[in-house]
Amino acid sequence: MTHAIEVRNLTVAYRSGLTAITDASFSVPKASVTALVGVNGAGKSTLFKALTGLLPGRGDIAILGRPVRQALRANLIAYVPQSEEVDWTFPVLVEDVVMMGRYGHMGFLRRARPADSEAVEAALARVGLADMRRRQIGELSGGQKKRVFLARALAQEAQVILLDEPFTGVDVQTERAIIELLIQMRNEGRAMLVSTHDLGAVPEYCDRVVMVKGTVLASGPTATTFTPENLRRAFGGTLRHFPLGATDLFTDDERPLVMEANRPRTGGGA
Ligand SMILES: Nc1ncnc2c1ncn2[C@@H]1O[C@H](COP(=O)(O)OP(=O)(O)OP(=O)(O)O)[C@@H](O)[C@H]1O
Repeated sequence: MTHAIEVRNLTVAYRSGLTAITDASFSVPKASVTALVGVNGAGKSTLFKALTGLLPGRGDIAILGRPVRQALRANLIAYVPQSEEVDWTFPVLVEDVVMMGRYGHMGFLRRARPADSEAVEAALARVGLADMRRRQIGELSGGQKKRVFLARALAQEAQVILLDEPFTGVDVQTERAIIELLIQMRNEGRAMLVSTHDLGAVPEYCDRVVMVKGTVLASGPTATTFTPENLRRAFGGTLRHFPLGATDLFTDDERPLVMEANRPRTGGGA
């Protein structure tokens, strides 16, 4: 069976000489939402960079059975960046950012056809930002900006979507909306790999988990992988553990904790 992502014996080093990932192996099936978890500096972003061809590595990476470069050329893979990676002062409209997702579908001159405009419109409607299409990207809230990049991945018709901390700095309602969208996208057959520090929510929407600490410590279905023992190996003493009734909840988030309904929420603003 062809997996959405198949990584075998991957080692990734920076030019500085630091080896951030050593001999990592894991796979992500199609039609799944997989959490990528680990402490700060564990190597999550490094893995994303390797999967999107930004950093070369030793070992094998296949995206839907193809090498990374081919997968990029075929528009199979999309990346939803962390907010800090984006220059928000760059004067560009929301709809222009989403249209970038269509570039791979256009010809050499990048002239948008009606199908491209329709795809942009549909993607913006799907993330609830149709009314904001003419706004400058820098004028949006943190949660709205995340949704713009999700819309870009949707417009691209990507089948494998990497999301780097999509819930950081977003309010509860937006987090719910993003989770709902991820579940819908999974039901359409796409695969999402989501790096997150909101461990409490992982069992709720992730079928699988990949645990990172300089390598992949464990990966597989949430029920058998997201265990206290593996969490201790991945997070050690940094893990906060909340025994609340029947379910144990975990977070490695350092932001203030707020209790809400039966689940802890980390504060931090929208
Ligand atoms: N551009 C770079 N050059 C050299 N080393 C880097 C670079 N980017 C990251 N690193 C190092 O690689 C290691 C893994 O970092 P990475 O950013 O992948 O972690 P992460 O799991 O994404 O962390 P976080 O949860 O803080 O986002 C760290 O030791 C980090 O200092």
